[in-house]
Amino acid sequence: MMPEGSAPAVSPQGVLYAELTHYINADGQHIFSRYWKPSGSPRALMFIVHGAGEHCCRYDDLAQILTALNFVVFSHDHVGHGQSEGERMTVPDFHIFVRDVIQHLDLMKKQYPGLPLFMCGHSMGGAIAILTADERPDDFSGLILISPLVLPNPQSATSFKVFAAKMLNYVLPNLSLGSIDPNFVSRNKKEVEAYTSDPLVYHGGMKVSFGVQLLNATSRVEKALPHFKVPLLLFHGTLDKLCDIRGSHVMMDTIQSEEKTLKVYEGAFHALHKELPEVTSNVFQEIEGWLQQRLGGTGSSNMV
Ligand SMILES: O=C1N[C@]2(CO1)C[C@H](C(=O)N1CCC(COc3ccc(F)cc3Cl)CC1)C2
Repeated sequence: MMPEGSAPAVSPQGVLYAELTHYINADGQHIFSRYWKPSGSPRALMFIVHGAGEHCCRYDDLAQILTALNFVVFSHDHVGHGQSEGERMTVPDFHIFVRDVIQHLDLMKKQYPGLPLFMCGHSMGGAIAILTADERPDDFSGLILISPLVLPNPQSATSFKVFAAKMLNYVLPNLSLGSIDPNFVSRNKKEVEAYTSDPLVYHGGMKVSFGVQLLNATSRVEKALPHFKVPLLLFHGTLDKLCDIRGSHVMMDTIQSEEKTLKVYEGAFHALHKELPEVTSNVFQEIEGWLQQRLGGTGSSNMV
């Protein structure tokens, strides 16, 4: 029975959390979580970090590729996103996203002790993944980033707009900066349609307060890069209008990782895992090959 006076917890879509896989974060919020299990015996763990306004169920295709490699794949909807609690696309401090990821990683490491742990982050999820790896530098066997948020888009974050956003944050934090243009997400019209019609995607405007948290994230990422040393596989499209490709070049030039690869896709837009078929199939192939190399290797760099 529920304790006196408290209604059962339901998701923003009205589903009882008792019927959803979830965990409770440090603020007592229900975080919707997803698990994709391999048929064979698990070889490694992969945590997928979704981006701003979207949700973890958009990563089913990628998760299937990974379970075929005998990865246990897991993810969750960040607070204020998808089927998790919290005001839509709102966060008091960007670090809350990182804190919740670390809590989930610790839960899974207890369930699968000793398995190598990887993370794959897209866009804002890339910034969360970089900051998580910065906090737990020895926990990861590798990091995969698909058009990560490292530098803000130069148009949306000119020094005047950054200054204006920080000032506005004090007086009108809920003012809308406008919503993400679905046509910038991908050149693949089917994927744009899927994004636009997905009820779990937030299509409202981005609040000034959330934009300021994203700016906080990019400056924290910039400070973390010089001591980032996890093996890295990085992807970016040359026509990405949501996260500047320069950020991936800055990352490649700044990090200490011995193993680092950047794959650039000419003419591609932002969500490379949901781009034109030839792009997305190549991205998935590269991910498979890179992970096999990481796992198959005896760990010595001078493989013969
Ligand atoms: O498949 C996908 N990909 C998605 C959606 O669906 C794209 C979205 C995602 O995470 N970003 C795209 C937008 C970008 C805006 O950035 C800012 C805006 C105002 C500001 F003041 C400072 C910044 Cl940095 C952040 C990163 C996830």
